[in-house]
Amino acid sequence: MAAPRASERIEYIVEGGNRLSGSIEPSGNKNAALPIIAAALLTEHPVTLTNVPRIRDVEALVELVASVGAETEWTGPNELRIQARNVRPADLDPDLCGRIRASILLAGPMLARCGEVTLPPPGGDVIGRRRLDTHFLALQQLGAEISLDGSYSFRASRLVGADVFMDEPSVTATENALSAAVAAQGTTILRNCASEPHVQDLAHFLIALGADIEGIGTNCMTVHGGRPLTAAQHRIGTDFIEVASLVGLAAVTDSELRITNAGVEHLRSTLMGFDKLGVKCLVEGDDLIIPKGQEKTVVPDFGGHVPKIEDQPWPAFPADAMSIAIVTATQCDGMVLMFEKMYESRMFFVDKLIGMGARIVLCDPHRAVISGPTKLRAARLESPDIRAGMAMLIAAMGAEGTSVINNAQQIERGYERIDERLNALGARITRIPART
Ligand SMILES: CC(=O)N[C@H]1[C@@H](OP(=O)(O)OP(=O)(O)OC[C@H]2O[C@@H](n3ccc(=O)[nH]c3=O)[C@H](O)[C@@H]2O)O[C@H](CO)[C@@H](O)[C@@H]1O
Ligand SMILES: C=C(OP(=O)(O)O)C(=O)O
Repeated sequence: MAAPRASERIEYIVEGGNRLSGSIEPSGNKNAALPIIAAALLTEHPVTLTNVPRIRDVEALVELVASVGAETEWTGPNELRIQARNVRPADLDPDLCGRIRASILLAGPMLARCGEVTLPPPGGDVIGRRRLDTHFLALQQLGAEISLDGSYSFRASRLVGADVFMDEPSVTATENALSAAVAAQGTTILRNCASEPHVQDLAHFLIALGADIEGIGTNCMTVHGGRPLTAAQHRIGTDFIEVASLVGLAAVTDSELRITNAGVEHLRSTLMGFDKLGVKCLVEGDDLIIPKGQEKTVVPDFGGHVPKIEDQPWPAFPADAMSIAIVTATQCDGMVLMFEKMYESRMFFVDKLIGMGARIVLCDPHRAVISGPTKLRAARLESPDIRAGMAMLIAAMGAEGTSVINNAQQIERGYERIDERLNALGARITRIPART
């Protein structure tokens, strides 16, 4: 099975108003697969990764690790083998690096293996300024010299352990620092670090390679670096943002869905957010069931005050689930404030939902008040980023009539074969090459 080509432009035609039903298994977590593929460069031994999502971002990163000398092979639909016998600090394709945020994740592993790397600026979702300062500050403390000249050049004759206080709990900066610390001589303490399930997943992969890491899942990790690294097999964890997207989809289309192997241990804060919207899920083993026919009444704060859903670093409500919560709230009875604290531009897509009939007041770039429920009308939409695109797809499936979503390749950066998988549940999505 081939994943979509990164440059292909795609359009979805969505016939809305259909109730879905059945079971669906979420894919592996994009944001875990990416740092783990980059970290496979740390060892010269073979690494086998299973449950790897076949999405555009993964394809782009696999091309990048191959371009620095790693052998890569898809040995199954979602199984990837990487062996980085020899790694060279080759020139990296600026176009590929510019397509994904995760190209910056090559910094730590490449410094460890080659002592140098020059990275063209990373891309990723355009959802506000995406600073890299935390990466630079952490890697500098581990011994790297960094110069900026259009690209970012990292050099280190030797990586040495240090007591690092991250200037914010940045996810990818924590991942870069963790990979570098595993190769550094001596002990590194990463304080104020991120602890998202994907950061934990990377740490478990590094342990499978032979690393010694304490404090996984907390905001302070200790790494005893410089241990020999071997071969490893690792299964990528469940994509909890895809699970959140499916919960939102079931709520908006009033469908009963069973999400199998949902990774419920990581869903607590996400489900608390949906609970505030009156969307209840049942847990059965590791499956999550979203029943149909729910009242979906927003739960006010004590005293009848307008409740708030806000994102924060893990373990709080995840930033990448915010757009999904917003579209869900348009179908819930009551008023809720959505507070997106991290990104300056992620909320601008709500004008598309307003155009479809939703009652939303965008107070400023970070806060939107939603009053529901409102009937959504079909529309011509354009996906600005992965999650807004998914939110639009959900809105289109809940609306009467036929919607068109342009720029749907953005959605495919993060969701594997989403048209096929949702059509199997009763959705009507036609995927075609972009016509304009
Ligand atoms: C490839 C990958 O893994 N991408 C994820 C990663 O991006 P990435 O690692 O780029 O995101 P960061 O964690 O660095 O930060 C995201 C944004 O939040 C801001 N910030 C961060 C921490 C904080 O306490 N306060 C604060 O305001 C940062 O300044 C930045 O603007 O984590 C983000 C936050 O979960 C997710 O949206 C991205 O999907
Ligand atoms: C913001 C996201 O991804 P990236 O950091 O790769 O742009 C996302 O997954 O929602």
